[in-house]
Formats: sequence, structure tokens, C-alpha cells
Amino acid sequence: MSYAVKELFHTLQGEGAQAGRAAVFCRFSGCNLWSGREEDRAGAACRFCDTDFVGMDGEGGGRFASAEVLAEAIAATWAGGAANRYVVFTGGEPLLQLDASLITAVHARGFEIAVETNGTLPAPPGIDWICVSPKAGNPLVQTTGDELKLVFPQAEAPPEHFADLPFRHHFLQPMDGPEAAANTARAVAYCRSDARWRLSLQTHKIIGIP
Ligand SMILES: C[S@@+](CC[C@H](N)C(=O)[O-])C[C@H]1O[C@@H](n2cnc3c(N)ncnc32)[C@H](O)[C@@H]1O
Ligand SMILES: Nc1nc2[nH]cc(C(=O)O)c2c(=O)[nH]1
Ligand code: SF4
Ligand SMILES: [Mg+2]
Repeated sequence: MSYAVKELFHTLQGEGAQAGRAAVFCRFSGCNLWSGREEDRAGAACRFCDTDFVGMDGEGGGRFASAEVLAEAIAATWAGGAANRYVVFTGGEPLLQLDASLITAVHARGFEIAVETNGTLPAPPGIDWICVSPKAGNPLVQTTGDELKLVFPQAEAPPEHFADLPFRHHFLQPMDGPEAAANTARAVAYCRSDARWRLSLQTHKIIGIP
């Protein structure tokens, strides 16, 4: 099958337990919870998205004809040397497109594979690091993984609903937007009050890298 990619770039993972690690980000086009059009945001199933995932016109983006072709482009984008090669599949919603062929092709080029998913679709086997970020009002299907990263606050998705799910790490990530400062203060207070949770900051935004 072919893959629709918004952008492909080399940066540091900004969020969660792998923050600071060099990575290629493969941002797939499209999401099952929002069209990506501003006029649809207020009626979408996920309304606080901070990302443009529409089309294939970003840096390194395009339509990739096969898993081999996309894996080659990911390998060519990597700039971190021979060790610890790392690719993060995100979007949009990556589990709409990430499949066994692409996992195999990227593993064959020596990469560890991470995914950033909203958890409404099951993850295929073989992913090395699964980050699930639940979205209030939407079914959570992927209930296991490496980190659960809850954007906070979401009135209908309080941390208590997720604290006992079997993930290695539980993070609260302040919701960016007009209330970012207040959301950060609330996330700090919550993590202080319940030590099962740790704070995830979007460090790439703080330091001004992609
Ligand atoms: C753009 S999403 C793409 C991956 C997937 N669709 C998801 O929602 O997890 C990447 C990460 O950014 C988080 N995110 C999106 N909008 C945000 C916002 N306004 N503030 C903080 N984190 C946000 C998501 O929850 C997710 O963890
Ligand atoms: N540096 C950096 N780290 C990230 N971690 C998750 C991101 C995402 O948009 O999925 C992201 C992103 O867009 N940039
Ligand atoms: S599920 Fe992820 S990509 Fe889709 S709209 Fe929400 S935050 Fe954005
Ligand atoms: Mg982002």
C-alpha cells in the first residue's frame, strides 16, 4: 500500500519519557477524530489539537508508493549516526496507516519504532515504544503500552480513569492553547497530589525546535 505523509523531519523527541532523544518524526496525514479543518474543530471528536496534519505538503512530506520507499526516506532523514536510530510515527493518527510491512522495512534499517496514538485503534505487533494519549469521549481500544500521556485537563477524561492501566509511565501533559499557563499549574498540582503521575512538558516548544 502507499502512505500519505505530511512531513518527515529529524529533531529531538520533546515529550514524555523519551524526551531529549534524537528521532526522525514521520507525521502521517489524516486523523479519525478531526478533519484538520478549522471550520470543523468545534464539532470534532478531538478539539484541542495543536498540529497541522492536512495534506502532504510539509518538509519531507509526500505520497510514498511502498513501505520500502518510505523506510528509505526515513533512513535518509536520520542524522544521528549509527547507534540508537529512532523513528516516531505520529500524525494525525498513525495507526490509520502504520502496518506490518512498514514496521518490517524500518526495523530492517536498524530503527527502534515509536508511535504516538490516540488509542482508538489497536496497535499492530512489533512497535518498540507505544505512547497512548486518550481523547475524552472516544473509545480507548489500546489499553496497554509504554507510556500513557494524558493531555490535561479534559473534563470527561480525568486521570483517575487511566491510573491503573498497565503502562510503564503515566504522564500529564498540560493542554496547550489560550489556557496553557493555568493548565500547567493544574498539572503540577495534580502530579504533586498523586505521585503515580509525572509531568510531561512539550520541551520542543519551549526551546523552539520542531
Ligand atoms: C498531534 S498528536 C498525534 C498523535 C495522535 N493522534 C494522538 O493524539 O496521540 C501528538 C501528541 O500531541 C498531543 N497534543 C495534541 N494537542 C495538544 C495540545 N493542545 N496540548 C498538548 N498536547 C497536545 C496529543 O495528545 C499527542 O500526545
Ligand atoms: N519535537 C517534537 N516532539 C514531539 N513529540 C510528539 C510530537 C507529535 O506531534 O506527535 C512531537 C513533535 O511534533 N515534535
Ligand atoms: S487525535 Fe491526535 S492528531 Fe487527531 S485531532 Fe486529536 S490530537 Fe490531533
Ligand atoms: Mg506535536
